[in-house]
This record gives sequence, C-alpha cells and structure tokens, in this order.
Amino acid sequence: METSISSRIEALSKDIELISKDVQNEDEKRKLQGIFAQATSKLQQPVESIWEIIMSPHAPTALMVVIQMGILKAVVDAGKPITAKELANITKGDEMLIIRLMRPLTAKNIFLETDITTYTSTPISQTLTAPPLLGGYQFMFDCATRSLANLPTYLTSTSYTDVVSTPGPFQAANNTADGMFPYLMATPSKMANFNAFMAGSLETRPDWFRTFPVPTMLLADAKPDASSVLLVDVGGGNGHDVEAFGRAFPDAEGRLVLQDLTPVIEGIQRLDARVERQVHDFFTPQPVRGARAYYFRYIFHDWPDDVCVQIMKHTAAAMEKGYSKMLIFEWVLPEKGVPLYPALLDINMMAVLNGRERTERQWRELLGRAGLKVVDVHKVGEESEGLIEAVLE
Ligand SMILES: Nc1ncnc2c1ncn2[C@@H]1O[C@H](CSCC[C@H]([NH3+])C(=O)O)[C@@H](O)[C@H]1O
Repeated sequence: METSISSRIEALSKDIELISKDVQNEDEKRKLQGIFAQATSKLQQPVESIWEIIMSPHAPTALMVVIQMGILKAVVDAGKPITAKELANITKGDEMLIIRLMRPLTAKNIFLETDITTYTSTPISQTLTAPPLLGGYQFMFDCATRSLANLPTYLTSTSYTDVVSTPGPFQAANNTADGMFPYLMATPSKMANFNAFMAGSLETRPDWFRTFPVPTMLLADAKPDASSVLLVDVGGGNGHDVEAFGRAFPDAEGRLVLQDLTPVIEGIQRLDARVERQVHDFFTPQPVRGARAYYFRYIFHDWPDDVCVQIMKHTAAAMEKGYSKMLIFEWVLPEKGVPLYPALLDINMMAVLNGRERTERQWRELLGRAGLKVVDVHKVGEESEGLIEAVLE
C-alpha cells in the first residue's frame, strides 16, 4: 500500500531529527546542511529562489543599523519583552524607524515579536552579542559589503579581468590607495573587531593540531633543545592559535613565537607566558631562522599571487633545508564542486583584499615560485580547510 505524503514527511522529519543529533563533526554537518539546502531549492519555484536572492541584502542591512543604534544590546539586556517606544527612549532613535527595521529581523527569527511592536531576544540575537560575532558582523559589513556592492561597477572598469593585483575593488570602493589592513589599523576599534572575529572563528572549528598529525609531522624530529624554535605563527593575530597549540603540547621542547604588526602585538590583552611576541612585517626578512615550522593560518588568501611569493621567499630564506617546514592552514579547493562557503569566501577575498582561495594545483605552483615544494596536503574532506606541508626544494 502506498504511504501518504504526510506520513512520509513525518517519518522524514523524525529521521532528520535523529541524524542531526548524531552528526559528529563539521564535515558531516556541512554535508547534511548541503542536502537540506538542495532539498529546499528543489521545492522552491525558480522565481521564489530568485526573489530570495534579490531581497538578500536587506535584512543584514537592517541588522547592521540595529546593532549600530544599540537596539540589539538593549533587547538582549532587557531579558524580557521590550517595546519599540522603550527602545526609542534608550537609543534616542525614531520609534517608527525602529518598528520598520525590526520587521525583517523578527520575520527571520533574530528577534521574537511577542506583541504588537514589542520584542524579545532569540538564541540568534543572544549569540550575536558575543564579541567575536558582533565584531565579525561589523567588520564584514564595513569592509566587505561596500566593496561587494561596487564589484560589478569595478569589474566593468577593468573589462572583466580577474582580480590579481592591487589596486582592486576595495581601493576603488573606498577611494583609497591603502589595503584593508592599514585601513583597519588606522581605527583601533575596527582592528579590535577584526581580531576578535579571527580569534572567534577558531571556536567553532576543530583545532588543526588535533586534526592533523602534529606528533609525526613536527614533534618527532624537532630539535630537542629548549633554545630552538618549534613553531612561528606568522601573522598570528592575537596569538589565540599558537597559545592553544602550546597548551595542547605542554611537554614539547622548543620555543613558540607569535609574529604580527605593531598595532596587533601591542593590542594583545592576555597571552600565555610560553608564547614569545615579536613585531614582524612579513614583507621583510624573517628574523627567526631555522625554526621547525613556519605556520600561516589564513594569510595567503589575503594577498594576490605575486605578493604571496614575496612573503614565501622571505620565509624560505630563513628555513633550514631538510628540517624546516612551512605549514599553511587554508582552503584547498577541489577542481570541481567547490562547497558554498569557500566559494563565497573566494568572492569575499576578491572584493576586499585582491586575494583568492586556491586549488591544490594553484598552491603547488605558488610555492614552487618561491623555491618550496609540497610534501603533503592534509585534508579531512572538502567541507573544511586543509593543511599544506611544504619544504625547501
Ligand atoms: N605585513 C604584515 N606582516 C605581518 N602580519 C601582517 C601583515 N599584514 C597583515 N598582517 C596580519 O595578518 C593577519 C591576517 S588574519 C589571520 C590571523 C591569524 N593567523 C588567524 O588565523 O587567526 C592579521 O593578524 C594581520 O594583522
């Protein structure tokens, strides 16, 4: 006997609930989300999908204003329903403006409308108040959205050549010769938003040093004396990553060094004593020579190829042949079927930094130009970043 659609939907919904609970890791989670997204797009009429895309910038824009006005904080802090009138009093904004801004956000379940023009927070708005997410949201809106909106105009002006050098879309959109990092560093609160964002992006990810075989790859043959350097985190931001690495391997011999530009190193509030801080511009010669590992997380996707080669050459010049390794933690795109997130990140890098996400072939070529060769590409699937291990040719 044929089962009715409604009983099949019910069975599917139970199954989805069970599978969702059993999902073990990021890779499985993203695969499942991909299947859900595909199912949704199959059910949607093409015209509905198109309208969803057309209307996609509007809610994030309303949310940015709501953050900027202090409404997000006021609603979450209230801990109970709060009216638009009360919000207008707290934020000194116009009541009617607040009502209009809150409509798409309640429709998206970012806030709950408990009564007419009365709101309370949801897990989404509550989670968004965490500094890494709030900082990240404001950073993306400020740095990426303007460049993205201007990208079609910019690419018309270049007759649709790929973005491979500076100046690029960010410079055109912001009418500046500077790159994103000097732009951020000129305003400490913007740089703080960015650093919080980068540190926070680790929290939802499995640690690279637990995912990939650090004991065999690095520790086993590292020089056993305490004065040699085990790992340099180049452009390591606040030091969150190298600090976590140190905590994971408390007995590993060797120094841990964090390098970044002056405003970042000087802005660090707290860091394990084991991690040495060093101001270093990676466009100048690498001062730490002969380390076991020079680790770069999310650095090269910020830069066009020619610029990456400069950074890589400075590192290669400091590496000890047969001992030092360059480790790159980034996306390694498949040649076909790039998942949505890294595909979007690539467009982001194009718009904001004249950078790009790269395939394994592109990584090998790039490293080869700096006199380095890839000895291994560690991956756990297409849905998460990989670790490229390279040595001197
Ligand atoms: N010229 C430069 N020299 C050294 N660090 C730089 C330079 N330009 C940008 N950076 C840093 O590069 C980093 C890129 S963001 C990545 C931060 C960190 N590795 C992480 O994965 O969380 C930022 O911390 C910047 O301050």
